[in-house]
Amino acid sequence: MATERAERVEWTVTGMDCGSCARKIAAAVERLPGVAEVSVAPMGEKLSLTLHPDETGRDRIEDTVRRLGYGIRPAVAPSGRHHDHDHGDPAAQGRPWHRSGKGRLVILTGALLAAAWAFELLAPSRWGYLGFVLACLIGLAPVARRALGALRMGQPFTIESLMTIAAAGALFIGAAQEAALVVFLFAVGEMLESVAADRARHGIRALADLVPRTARLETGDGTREIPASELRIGQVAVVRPGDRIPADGEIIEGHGGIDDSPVTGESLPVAKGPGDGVFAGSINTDAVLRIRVTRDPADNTIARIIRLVHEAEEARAPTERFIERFSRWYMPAIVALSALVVVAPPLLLGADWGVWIYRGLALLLIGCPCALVISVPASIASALSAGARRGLLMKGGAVIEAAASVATIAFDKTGTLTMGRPVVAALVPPEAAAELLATAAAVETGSSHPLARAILERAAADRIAVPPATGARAIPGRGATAVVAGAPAFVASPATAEQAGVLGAQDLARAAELETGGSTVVAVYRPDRLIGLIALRDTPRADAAKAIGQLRDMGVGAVMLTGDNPRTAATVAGGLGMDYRAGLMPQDKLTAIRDMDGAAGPVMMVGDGINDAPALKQARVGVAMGSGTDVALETADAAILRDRVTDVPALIALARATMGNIRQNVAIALGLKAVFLITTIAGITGLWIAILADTGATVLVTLNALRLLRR
Ligand SMILES: Nc1ncnc2c1ncn2[C@@H]1O[C@H](COP(=O)(O)OP(=O)(O)OP(=O)(O)O)[C@@H](O)[C@H]1O
Ligand SMILES: [Zn+2]
Repeated sequence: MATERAERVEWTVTGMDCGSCARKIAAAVERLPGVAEVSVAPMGEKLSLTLHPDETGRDRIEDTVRRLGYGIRPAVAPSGRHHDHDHGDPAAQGRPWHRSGKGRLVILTGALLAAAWAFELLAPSRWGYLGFVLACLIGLAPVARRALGALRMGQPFTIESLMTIAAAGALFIGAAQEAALVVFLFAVGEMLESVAADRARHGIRALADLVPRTARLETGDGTREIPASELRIGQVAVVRPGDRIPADGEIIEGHGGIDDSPVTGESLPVAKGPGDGVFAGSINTDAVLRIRVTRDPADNTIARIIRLVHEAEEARAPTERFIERFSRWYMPAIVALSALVVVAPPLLLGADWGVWIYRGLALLLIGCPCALVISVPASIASALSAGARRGLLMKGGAVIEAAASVATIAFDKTGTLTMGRPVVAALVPPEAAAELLATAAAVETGSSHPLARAILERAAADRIAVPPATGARAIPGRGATAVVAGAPAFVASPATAEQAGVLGAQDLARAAELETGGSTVVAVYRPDRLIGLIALRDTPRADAAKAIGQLRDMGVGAVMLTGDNPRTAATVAGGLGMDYRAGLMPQDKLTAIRDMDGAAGPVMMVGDGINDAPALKQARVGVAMGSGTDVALETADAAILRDRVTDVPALIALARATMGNIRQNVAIALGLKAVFLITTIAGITGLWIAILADTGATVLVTLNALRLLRR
């Protein structure tokens, strides 16, 4: 009977190198009563789970993880604030390999092995033999302990158990020299694996280190230096030229170039002034700024990015799940095959027992699936880090896998392909300009639609007195309406005005002409008469045409989805060299995405994430781009943090490179296993080659994955 409420608990777990470590831990704690929703992030060094405190205590969880051979301590605050995995274990960070536990084991077993060999060569005696036995036992002890821990938790088939049986068996049949070599090579492999895991981890940690440790807080009488983590919303910090900004905030005084590259990947400084938002970690290049803190330090953009990358790691890719299932039967199968190899030839053919026991043991080592198990997560962790450093965020392997295979990319028009800052280009007829702007601005007051903003800006610039409006509301996909000066007034698309019966043939022709020129036209009218037309123009993003060209070269189709009319859409899309679907109501966009998915294959939708959240959801991969990503970071599948359309092909290229990398890794892992499976049974290669193949494959796979970081 669970009386107490279940709670979410988080720990920092050290010593995990790969997905197989993570899985071992997850499987062990999942078996405990009252434990649910376990997730383990090997790169984030995090274990989190939901716990019924009256069924299993926290210490029991910690005990279980320690028995498997990993370090564990509670994450500082389980509420999600001040995640200390963002910084990791300060003692472990930057520690050279030879001072880590795994490094020391390598040195110790290596030294014993070398000494034993020296004895063997100089004065063959019992002492050399004992040296090999000693090296083997010392190197094997921690492995055997972990194997036992896992066995007690119901996991007989682990890398450690195969290793322990093989090495102990080799000692038993008198092959001490080889047993010691096997143990030594295994230790080397483990150490290299952990070095590589640290490297991948470092990619993300480096981001956290970009936020300065201290901030200059403005007080009544000057400034005081305080830890940046103690800044609170509403406080004002002073940032000197050349310093990094200590918190997400808003400039209240000062103008200067801000280098946002740590957060968005945009390397050109952006000119910002009072009212503009800034990110923690960005560099203030040339002026003194006063900044009001708008977000808690634990919750700033860079912290959210880091958290997102760590969570992304926990989301499994389909390929990874396949490999997992595969290795679940692979290990038992190899054990069964080894047993067969040991007993069948001697019993059936009267072959020599010693020879076949030896071959069976070597085969056990072929059963270590280490390289295979890490082949996918290693690539994905590298890709997530590499992307995050350039402002390309993807929520996990499944997203990467889907992004690599998209056939079509649907783009939202305003704010994605264009700057999203339309301006009024023409008022028709010109003599009605004042009434047009006054009525339209009255209707649009309070609206945040880009067209509304443009109309309001123009009205303000022309010093138009805007009459009050009541009952203002949007007509989605069509326009807006309100009661102005006692009667209803409308600002809507020409098609809507035509349906209302206020648009004559001549006005319609004029609207069409403006639209063909690339403007968006809205009609301003009363229920009984047209006041006039407003033409608005938005500029395509400078790199949009280049991005569409790159996508074409990659064999990916690009389609603009817009609520705008077909003529404007044709002109804008034609200029960018892409297809379009126009006149779409918000729900039509969902249907369009479904259609394209059915016809050509998976669709990726790119939008600002604010107005098009349902479309982002509908697409196989929803990507939020640009300034709107602040909201969309949590809802979309991926985010592009800077306003660059070319980051869309860059994202696809990264996803494809990652899948290629994964395929190479699986081929390396499986290929080497297949080759040595045969040579082992044939007796061409023995114990130490078998383990060298495993260690070598693991190292190759990890190094190959790290190549993604250098992209
Ligand atoms: N607030 C508004 N003021 C004026 N016209 C509007 C307004 N809202 C919608 N419209 C009209 O409806 C059309 C479609 O608008 P909607 O906002 O649905 O387009 P969208 O698909 O979001 O835009 P885009 O494809 O350009 O990103 C606009 O082109 C415009 O004619
Ligand atoms: Zn591992």
